[in-house]
Amino acid sequence: MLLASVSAVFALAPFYFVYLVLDHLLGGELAAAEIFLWCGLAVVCMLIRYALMMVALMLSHKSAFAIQYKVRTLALGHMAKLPLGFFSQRSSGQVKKILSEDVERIELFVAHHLPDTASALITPLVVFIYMLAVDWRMALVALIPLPLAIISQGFLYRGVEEKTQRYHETLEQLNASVIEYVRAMPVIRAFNAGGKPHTLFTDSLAAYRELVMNWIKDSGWPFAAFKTLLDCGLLVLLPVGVYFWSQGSLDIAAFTLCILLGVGMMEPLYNLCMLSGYLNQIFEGVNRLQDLLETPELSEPNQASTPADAGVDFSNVSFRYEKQGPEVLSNVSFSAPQGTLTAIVGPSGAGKSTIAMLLARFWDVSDGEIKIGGKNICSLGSEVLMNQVAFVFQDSFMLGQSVRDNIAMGIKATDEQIIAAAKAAQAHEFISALPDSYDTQLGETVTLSGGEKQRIAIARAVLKDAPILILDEATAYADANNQAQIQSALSRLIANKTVFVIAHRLSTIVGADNILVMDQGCLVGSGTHEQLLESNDVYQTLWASHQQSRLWELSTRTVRQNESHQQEELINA
Ligand SMILES: Nc1ncnc2c1ncn2[C@@H]1O[C@H](COP(=O)(O)OP(=O)(O)OP(=O)(O)O)[C@@H](O)[C@H]1O
Repeated sequence: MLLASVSAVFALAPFYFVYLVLDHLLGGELAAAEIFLWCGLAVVCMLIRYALMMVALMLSHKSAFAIQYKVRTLALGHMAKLPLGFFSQRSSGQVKKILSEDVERIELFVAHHLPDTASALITPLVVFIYMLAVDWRMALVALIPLPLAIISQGFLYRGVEEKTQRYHETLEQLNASVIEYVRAMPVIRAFNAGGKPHTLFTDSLAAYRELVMNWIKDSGWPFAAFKTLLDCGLLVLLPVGVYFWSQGSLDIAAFTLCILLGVGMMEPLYNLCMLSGYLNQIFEGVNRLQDLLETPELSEPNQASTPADAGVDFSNVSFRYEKQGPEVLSNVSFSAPQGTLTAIVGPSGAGKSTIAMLLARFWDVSDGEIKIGGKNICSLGSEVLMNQVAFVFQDSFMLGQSVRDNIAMGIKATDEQIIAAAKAAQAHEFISALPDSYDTQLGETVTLSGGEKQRIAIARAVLKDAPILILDEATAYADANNQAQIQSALSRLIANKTVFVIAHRLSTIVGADNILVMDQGCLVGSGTHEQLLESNDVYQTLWASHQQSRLWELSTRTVRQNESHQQEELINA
């Protein structure tokens, strides 16, 4: 800012030398040497001005990018420690906007607007003081349009804070709907809705357009008046200057200098005004960033305790996703000793996945406590806890990296270890057939099938080798062939581990040591398959509908086989 201010002062110096030249020229006492000297000094001042401006811009860009990098790193680091609830309450569009556009505005402000602000503040002040020294009356005349410009600026900024807030909200909504539109493209196509753009997207676009149009409409005339008033210095300076000259109280050199300076005196104020508009937007973005940075992280213990073993205990655990939201788990208690396999079953929405997520402390319980190896999971610290638990989700997310990195997921592992994990997960064969084998970049030209993704996810878990394993619908996407491979991979993976299986296909969990039956957030029964079949209504119903669906599967398979037999017979005939 200092350099930009000094540069603004140097920008005015050439005017002084022009004044000297004119004054002496009109006085008839000018020597050629003096002209060269003053012109040379004017050029030197201009060169200094440009050099200072360049250094100021270079420094401001350097600091701006450093700030941008620091803020983004800070925000990303903080986000990694936030409870997942933060993300479920905000769309990915909102988070993306904070991290990209809002942070970018801070960068723009520091890199460009800060030096501009310095010269926008300093230039009119120095010009005014200089004009006062040349002719105080002309200096005051140059100020005449200012009060009117300030009044029109008042109109221009009426309700600007509320408008800026709405602008950001609408933009976030637009961002979110664009992301949803792209993600939902397969569903939109499948239901032949491609011709009609997605409603949320078109609504957001319309809302954004309406807001911007109304804003432009409201600020149209005050903006035009403001800009015109700042530009109309000549309109007052010229007649008044001519009058003073005709009266003999203003010589022609001073008159020319006042016109030259006075005309441009207000121009920087226009930049200042534009800047206050940007500032509103920047502050709104900074508030959102601050909101993100001030969201409390999951608490970490001062000293992380170590679990005695990999046994899990839930004691009277209740949970709601949002403070005012419905209770999703009510008073759930159970024990899963180390090395046992616990299945969690129940109708859709019963709270099965929520139990699994709470165990990994993706959220903190609302009531009760969860222990691993006799220690409350909150006292373990996230690093210890994450070393204890591995997940295989029903929807395995692949990062846009190589297959190798997707298996390693940040763990430092040798190629041999990665290949061994892939082999154990029955994934080595299909990975070897990919164009660049383990170096194949996912998401570019290669997209994996649901079953293949799940086997990569199993390989991740094999490599992580955590003592507690949570399989959330791990065979959900598998066809008969894939399912056999995944089951075989899983049976190797779960050996000697404390395993939680969330499964809709009850046949896969009949051998579980303990089955927890969930219904509407409550644990309504537990025991082995045989015990529950005898005594638990909910389990009996689930089992009956599972049998029914298997019968349906068998009958459709038989119909297909009959059809292909008939086709073969027809061909043979
Ligand atoms: N992020 C979330 N925010 C708010 N509510 C949620 C969230 N995730 C799940 N719920 C709600 O919590 C309840 C339990 O969901 P959960 O996913 O644990 O059930 P589930 O038994 O695993 O269901 P499914 O078998 O269909 O996967 C449901 O009513 C669901 O709508």
